[in-house]
Amino acid sequence: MAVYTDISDEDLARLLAGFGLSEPLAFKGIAEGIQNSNFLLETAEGRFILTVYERDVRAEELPYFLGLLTWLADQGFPSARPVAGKDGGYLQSIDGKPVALVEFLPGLSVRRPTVAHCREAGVGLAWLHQAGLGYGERRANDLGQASWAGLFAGHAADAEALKPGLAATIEADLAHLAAHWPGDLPGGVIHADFFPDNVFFREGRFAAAIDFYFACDDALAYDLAICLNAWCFESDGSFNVTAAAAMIAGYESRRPLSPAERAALPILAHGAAMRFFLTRLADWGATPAGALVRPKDPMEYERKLAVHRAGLVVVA
Ligand SMILES: Nc1ncnc2c1ncn2[C@@H]1O[C@H](COP(=O)(O)OP(=O)(O)O)[C@@H](O)[C@H]1O
Ligand SMILES: N[C@@H](CCOP(=O)(O)O)C(=O)O
Repeated sequence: MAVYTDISDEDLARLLAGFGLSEPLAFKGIAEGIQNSNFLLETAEGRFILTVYERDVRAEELPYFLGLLTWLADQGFPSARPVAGKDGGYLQSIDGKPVALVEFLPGLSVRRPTVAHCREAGVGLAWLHQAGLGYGERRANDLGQASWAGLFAGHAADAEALKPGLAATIEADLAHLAAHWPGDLPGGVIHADFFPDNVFFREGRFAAAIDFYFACDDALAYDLAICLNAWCFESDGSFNVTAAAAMIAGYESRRPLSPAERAALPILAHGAAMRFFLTRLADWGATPAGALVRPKDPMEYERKLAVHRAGLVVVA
């Protein structure tokens, strides 16, 4: 569950006044998510998601994310438009933590994506990449390839604890990725966490994307590679080539890949698996037993890394 902050009636009234909204008709915590506290709010003006930023999101970066959500909504992309407060800004605060309000988006995420969902997710991702063109703000990818060796440095022992010998395997992966990482692919705003839990569907069609708090500038094809890992592996650990082909076809229905982007997908997907393995490994070691939120399993991504090492991710 992800409700770390209690909001009293008085605090809620103060926040809503700051956002220029009338009294709450409904207000309840949302159990999903791991990073921030999210609440569903209904007032006479409509339905909203109220987010209290708890961790991992740096307050000075919030204007980038909220500006991006506004920009994307202005381009017609289905992301949640932030509500401006009476002071013209997007942020209020509670207990010293920043608070934002965004529009509620209808739709449902899927736990077990089908090939058809993969195609639709590809369509949505390419739409996002096109809509992001022209956004004036920049944010470097602080979890990009250049950061991985440093990220791993403090966690070699955690890797060994998961599986003896794993630290050396990861070191070899890191060297391979550094030697082969493509440096000159078309770039732009990427979502960087376009996982099934962050994508909504309605009647089987892509409907919206949420959770833009890893968004940054990087190679657009790297974002697609993140999705190939997140959407196209089966629960038995095998890579579903049909789902991947559908995802790429959906993507290309809006934004064709260049030959260089297509050729780079296997190494980009290997790197994308490394990125999520590393952050999961760091969280795994840092989460005390019995914590409110269960950390995500790094071994799921080690199994994906193994598939990439063996060269089994083929994209025709
Ligand atoms: N704009 C939105 N419209 C509808 N539901 C939302 C919206 N934003 C978040 N949610 C709901 O809140 C949950 C957690 O949001 P998310 O941004 O993924 O949190 P976290 O960053 O903590 O992982 C989502 O799974 C979804 O159910
Ligand atoms: N998608 C990441 C974790 C980030 O979680 P989210 O709830 O903020 O989407 C992973 O799977 O490691």
